[in-house]
Amino acid sequence: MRALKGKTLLITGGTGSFGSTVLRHFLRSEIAEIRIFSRDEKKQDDMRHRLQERCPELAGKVRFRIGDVRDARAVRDAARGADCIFHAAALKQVPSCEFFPMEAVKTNVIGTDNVLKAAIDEGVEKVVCLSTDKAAYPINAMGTSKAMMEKVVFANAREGAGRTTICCTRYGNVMCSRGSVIPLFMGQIRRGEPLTLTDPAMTRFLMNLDEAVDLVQFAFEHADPGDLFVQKSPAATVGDLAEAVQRLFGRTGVRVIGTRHGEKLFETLMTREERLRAEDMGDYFRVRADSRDLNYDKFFVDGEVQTQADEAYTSHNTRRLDVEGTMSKLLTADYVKRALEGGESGGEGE
Ligand SMILES: O=c1ccn([C@@H]2O[C@H](COP(=O)(O)OP(=O)(O)O[C@H]3O[C@H](CO)[C@H](O)[C@H](O)[C@H]3O)[C@@H](O)[C@H]2O)c(=O)[nH]1
Repeated sequence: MRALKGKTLLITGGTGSFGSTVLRHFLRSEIAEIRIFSRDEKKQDDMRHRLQERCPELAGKVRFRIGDVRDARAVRDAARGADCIFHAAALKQVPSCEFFPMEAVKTNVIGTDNVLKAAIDEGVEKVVCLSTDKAAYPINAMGTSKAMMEKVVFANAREGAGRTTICCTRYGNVMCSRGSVIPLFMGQIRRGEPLTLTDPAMTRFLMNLDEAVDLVQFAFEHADPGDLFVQKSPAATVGDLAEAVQRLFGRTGVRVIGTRHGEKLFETLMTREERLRAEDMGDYFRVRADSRDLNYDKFFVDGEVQTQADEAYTSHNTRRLDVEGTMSKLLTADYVKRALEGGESGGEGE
């Protein structure tokens, strides 16, 4: 990407699958430095070794920093001298956030504020923050903390405008991410067990890791302060997903276990209110920030003529993949391809 030529990019939560994919996309570009900021020294060490093995000539471009986004000082030190930031650090497991909601507040809400304040103070040019569809009409603690994170993003975007461009992207389910359902199904098939289906009619948006990075890249290139970007994504029912995984890896049957706590029947990528403001940009939508200032009359007296579109943009009403379509989509995921080639498939995801 030309916009990154000669620049230093900081990735928070950089040792995850998103960070690895960013490295794969940008390491060979003319980027000057990629800074990985994360908590886990073991994951950093593994990543460092992988880099040395696969591309020793480029490994020097990647710098590692241990730290937690909850620690404002560590974040500030990491942001010093960076030109742009992809903010991916988050607590994203629904169950753990449900049991420890304050931990989600500390990382997802306060941690994001730390990153954005540091970016503004250090004169970083651009920040792209990663959010999730679970932040739209949230029902669980993870989604609620991400919804608050988005508010923190938009407030800081106003503060930083003119100096630091801050924007947000919202994802659907990233296929094969660690601990998610596709690696789980593949493991069950390997062990000869039936697939545990929550609700065959439940739908989820499906995207692969490359698309996740493309979305961030698109946001990076097109953002004005406070913009929210989503990718137009297809969705599948969990029943069709289980069928597609079985057609690829073998049939062991299914067992319906019922919906888990904090789960929705379908996810929302854009609310009705956002959809009204959305701009169609081909493969993506842009939702511009609410430009009203803190003028109470505008909020409480004037109001607006129309405040919502007829329908939100959801995994129930987006383009629906059938079983064949879901199989094709699965085959775009590296994790699935590697498993079919007989390579590593024992893990719990990328
Ligand atoms: O044994 C299972 C587990 C899940 N599912 C279903 O498969 C779909 C996807 O489940 P995942 O657990 O892969 O994904 P979630 O939508 O629940 O959420 C996932 O993506 C989120 C980000 O949006 C968070 O990262 C979260 O922790 C992660 O599990 C859901 O409809 C779920 O009900 C099953 O049918 N059987």
